[in-house]
Amino acid sequence: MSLLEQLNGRLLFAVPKKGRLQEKAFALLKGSDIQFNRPDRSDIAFSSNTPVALVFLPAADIPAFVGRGNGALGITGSDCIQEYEAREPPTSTTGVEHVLDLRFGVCKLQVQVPEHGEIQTPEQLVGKTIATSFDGLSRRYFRELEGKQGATSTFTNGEGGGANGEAKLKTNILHLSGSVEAAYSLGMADAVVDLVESGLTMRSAGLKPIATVLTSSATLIKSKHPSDPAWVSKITARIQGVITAQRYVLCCYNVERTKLEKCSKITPGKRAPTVNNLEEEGWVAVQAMVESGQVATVMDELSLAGAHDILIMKLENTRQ
Ligand SMILES: Nc1ncnc2c1ncn2[C@@H]1O[C@H](COP(=O)(O)OP(=O)(O)OP(=O)(O)O)[C@@H](O)[C@H]1O
Ligand SMILES: O=P(O)(O)OC[C@H]1O[C@H](OP(=O)(O)OP(=O)(O)O)[C@H](O)[C@@H]1O
Repeated sequence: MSLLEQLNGRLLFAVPKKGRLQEKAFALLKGSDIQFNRPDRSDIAFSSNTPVALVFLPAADIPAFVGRGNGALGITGSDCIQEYEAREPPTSTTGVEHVLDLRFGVCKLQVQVPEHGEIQTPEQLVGKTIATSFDGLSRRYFRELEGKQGATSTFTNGEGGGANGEAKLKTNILHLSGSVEAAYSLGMADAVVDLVESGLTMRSAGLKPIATVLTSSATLIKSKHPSDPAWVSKITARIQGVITAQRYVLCCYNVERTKLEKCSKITPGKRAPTVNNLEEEGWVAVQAMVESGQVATVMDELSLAGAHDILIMKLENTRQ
């Protein structure tokens, strides 16, 4: 059977083939029980227990794959989605729908300039050379800046411009597919627009941020007309369940009923705390979901409010 025949009837789900988002995206697939075996170096894997075919693509190519309707679902960074939308504005049939913020791969797209140079504001970069992999977003950013400055339409960057009567860009956007910070060190650009998380790469290239174009995180997207909407909903619910399980823990404790109101305010839960009578007269057992990052504070406050036997339990999975 040809590959095309094998793909027939399968929901295509694009996931990062490498890079920063891959490990956590694969963990979500595992948590959602989408089982697959990826043949060596293959960019397509068939799920053995769902009607899904996984397509392994660079994160930057996933929005276009889903947005043009080739795939039904995708996991990629919201930076990649916005870059795609800047290059190919959505229409009634193309473009992607944001389904879930997956809360990993958080970073910022920032305008970076030499740490000890004269440039202190993005306005000072108009007319200069900017190295980036995000040319759509950088072009839009500098077009808006130039628009605010009332920049004249001197054409310096060799690209076609002036579509829809827009002024041609004065700022020169230099596209590089990676290692963008090195472009400044090598004298190719006056500044860069690139991703920053810890800031280590930026600082080791002698750069500092002067503006943030956007904040990004990994996102589940779907096409406007997915092949199998029922399975899209099912997979979305499964992934949402895994994300919620990662975000919350279950907090259980015993407390005298007279102190329940105070404790319930500390642990209101997602909907409401579960309260059961204990065999001991006047005491109740309480269960509530608590954000993982709040656990220490919540336990301190519960102890002060008179709760006893406080337990924190990890969640394996959840469903709304
Ligand atoms: N330092 C970072 N911290 C957190 N998330 C990041 C970081 N760098 C990139 N990302 C996220 O991961 C996505 C993919 O970036 P990554 O550098 O892993 O790309 P890649 O697909 O391996 O391509 P490349 O070959 O250009 O590096 C980015 O679009 C962004 O959403
Ligand atoms: O602020 P930091 O924690 O240092 O992370 C930022 C770096 O991470 C990304 O690159 P990556 O290392 O994925 O490689 P790339 O430059 O080849 O894309 C990004 O392009 C920055 O260079």
